[in-house]
Amino acid sequence: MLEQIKHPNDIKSINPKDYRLLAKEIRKFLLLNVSRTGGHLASNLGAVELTMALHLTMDFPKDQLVFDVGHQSYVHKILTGRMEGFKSLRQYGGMSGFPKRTESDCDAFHSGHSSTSIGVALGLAQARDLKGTDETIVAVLGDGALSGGMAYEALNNMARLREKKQKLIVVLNDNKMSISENVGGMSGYLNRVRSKKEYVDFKGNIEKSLMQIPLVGEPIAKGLKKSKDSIKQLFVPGMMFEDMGITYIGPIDGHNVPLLVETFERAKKLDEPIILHVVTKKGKGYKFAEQDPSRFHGVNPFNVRTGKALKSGGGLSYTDIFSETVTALAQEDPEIVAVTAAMPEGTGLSKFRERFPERFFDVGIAEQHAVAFCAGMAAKGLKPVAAVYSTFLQRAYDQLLHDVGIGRLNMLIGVDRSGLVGADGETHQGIFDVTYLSSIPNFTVMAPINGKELKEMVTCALKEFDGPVAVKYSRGSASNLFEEQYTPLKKGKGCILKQGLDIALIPLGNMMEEGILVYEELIKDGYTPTLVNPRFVKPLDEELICSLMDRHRLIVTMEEGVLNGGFGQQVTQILTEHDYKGRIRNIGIDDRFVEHGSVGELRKMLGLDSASMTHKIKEWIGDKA
Ligand SMILES: Cc1ncc(C[n+]2csc(CCOP(=O)(O)OP(=O)(O)O)c2C)c(N)n1
Ligand SMILES: CC(=O)[C@@H](O)[C@H](O)COP(=O)(O)O
Ligand SMILES: [Mg+2]
Repeated sequence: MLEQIKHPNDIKSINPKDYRLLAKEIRKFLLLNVSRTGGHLASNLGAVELTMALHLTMDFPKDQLVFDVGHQSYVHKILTGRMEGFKSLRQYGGMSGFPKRTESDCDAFHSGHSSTSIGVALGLAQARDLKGTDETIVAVLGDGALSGGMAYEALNNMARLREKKQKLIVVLNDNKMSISENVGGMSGYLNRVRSKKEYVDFKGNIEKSLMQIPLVGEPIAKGLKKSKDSIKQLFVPGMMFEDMGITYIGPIDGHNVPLLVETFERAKKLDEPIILHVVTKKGKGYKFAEQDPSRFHGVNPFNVRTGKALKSGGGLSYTDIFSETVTALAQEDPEIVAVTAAMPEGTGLSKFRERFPERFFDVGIAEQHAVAFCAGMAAKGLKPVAAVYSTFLQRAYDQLLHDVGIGRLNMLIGVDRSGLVGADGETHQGIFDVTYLSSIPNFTVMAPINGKELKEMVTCALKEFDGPVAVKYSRGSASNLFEEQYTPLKKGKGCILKQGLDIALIPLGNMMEEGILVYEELIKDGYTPTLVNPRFVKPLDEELICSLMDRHRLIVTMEEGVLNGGFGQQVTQILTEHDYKGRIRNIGIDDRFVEHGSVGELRKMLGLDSASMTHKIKEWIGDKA
């Protein structure tokens, strides 16, 4: 069956009686491939029939399908002729794990960050209507993505389409899960809609009546609009959307292809904004994923038969150290509270939740709110700790500045996944955080080179708060480099790890892993470089930086972040202002986004690996040692 699908729209040649078989084959394909390469599994297993039905009722590439986050777009990729790409899924030079316009004309928009799909789809629809074309535009967002503020901004704006009879379909794929259990009032509302006994009976009728009315729900929708009485409010779901001016249809079974097709076909005929609520099971069709959809949300290569990862994780990760340190400190300090934006497992704060559930808050996929929420708690004397991935913290730049920075409020931000994350690609690399954090007055920004330093930085922040603190740390195992020669932390002070001459190397944070290799290479070649651990991005250790000027002809900074507004440029500014006569070179990421691949491959591609940096440094220093 699946072998018949080589091009977009080929699914339309499949006999409807074979849809179940096709769904089964797609699940088998997903398991076979994602168990080999790693990637996002549970969400894709849950979206098989939904995506099939969308493909049976849309015409690619003319019609446009916008995925929210996009981690659940694998089935769309399979049905648009990209099966081959799964051999290199998320690998350097291979297929992305997210939709990308540059990868296929069937990918209407790129994505990776949550809650953007309705806004983008609304833009596409508006452009369509201004240009006078007639393609169908559909956004698919999960119930988790519906906890993100951008979704409401877009829904609020989408409501105006009705007056001009403009079409837009939003499919709400409700599987009760974000990465973890979904949270918040909207999630509770959807649960009530799905499970209300009276409604469940009523639902049967409403689906039957929907099937009989020539145009889906139109008379019902019109009828419902007029009647706002409480009984309708009680029984008919989606009144929240209806009251906003958006026609709500559902909830319907998201695994019933014929019903989905029937509903999509009818929804396409409505000249108005529609939200179609489908109910699916995350991980459907693979028992380990059905039992633990959170663990199978994002997976490393695993054994399909046992569900076990092929490789056990390395030692303690920076994430582990951060969350364990915060949790231990919270034992002694009742003012410490922890906040996550729908990433309790990814940030490790699930450990804090187990110990202090009353001081733990998962606010949903709502980073802006997470920071403002922390600001409020800090203003009342609590010590909020928010752990947010670097890339997702970009969402909360103004809250960091406006709500936290101006008030110089005491909060600690664990900037997790700082630097290159690798396989998730452009939308997830944490390479902008030095730039955006350094620009905010009153902030202290630190970058540990090893697990012990991270622990000390977190402890200092929480014990000696003097305004907001951000500590950035990378994805994966914590380094133990130079832990044996740890010197106590002093605010704004870096330290010299190896005293030398001529060449000063200043690797920031996790770049010490490469920096030490460069140091060793240069020693082998007869140089005696100095190796500096800056520890602080803000405030920079101006005294230490200036102390390098006399005995070093070349000063090289290294950072796994963009150069624009980065660490290197800030060091350069200090040296320039003090009339340093030697050469300054900043190694980092030029003005670009970084695609998917392993961190090692990406560092090589970017010239951040030790061999490339050593080669450059030898050129820059010119003559032999
Ligand atoms: C702004 C932002 N914050 C956090 C994430 C991490 N993230 C990826 S998928 C996901 C859960 C999405 O849940 P849902 O939309 O319900 O999709 P499902 O996986 O259930 O299909 C989260 C929190 C993200 N991609 N973007
Ligand atoms: C799709 C998404 O945004 C998350 O699933 C992200 O991929 C998690 O990243 P980690 O694997 O680093 O936790
Ligand atoms: Mg979900």
